[in-house]
Amino acid sequence: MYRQGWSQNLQLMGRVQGKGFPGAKHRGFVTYQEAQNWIVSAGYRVLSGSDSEIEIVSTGPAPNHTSTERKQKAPVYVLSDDSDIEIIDPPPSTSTTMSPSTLLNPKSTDIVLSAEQRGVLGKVKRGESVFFTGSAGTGKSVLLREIIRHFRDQNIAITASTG
Ligand SMILES: Nc1ncnc2c1ncn2[C@@H]1O[C@H](COP(=O)(O)OP(=O)(O)OP(=O)(O)O)[C@@H](O)[C@H]1O
Repeated sequence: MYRQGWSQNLQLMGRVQGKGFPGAKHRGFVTYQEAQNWIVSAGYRVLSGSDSEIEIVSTGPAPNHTSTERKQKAPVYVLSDDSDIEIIDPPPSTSTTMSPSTLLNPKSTDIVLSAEQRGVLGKVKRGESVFFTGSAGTGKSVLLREIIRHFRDQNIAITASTG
């Protein structure tokens, strides 16, 4: 997944695994094109269609390009504040003695995606380009982890802006 135009500083995490997925490789790029070239040369599979430039997942500030440009490249999904997230297990309290790895590695069985989250995951599985965003705490990171989990056995690259 890439971001384009959000920042000139792109960071690629090969076969990532973000939080909770050990063994991620980190690599920095100055431009999107540089990152894309590397991804292709390294043999990673790009999830988006050949004419689509990006798979965008937002957990940060809005991209620089206009909403019109963005619409042409990928649909935008906004996880709403009142989404039907079901908290099966309450989030671990920071006052407990849980290790960082436990905090960052919730068991997949703890997560039951909301309808909104499932909708986005389904589109990504079908190879659609997706941009999703939402207010703090609406489940973007959880969804991203589930997306990564789904593709973890495949040779994929995940990128994220550092800016
Ligand atoms: N489908 C789900 N089932 C259970 N818990 C969930 C689910 N989605 C999100 N949560 C919980 O809701 C909380 C917020 O989720 P998350 O960190 O993914 O939000 P976020 O949108 O990435 O937030 P931020 O923008 O602040 O980084 C976390 O405690 C997470 O475990």
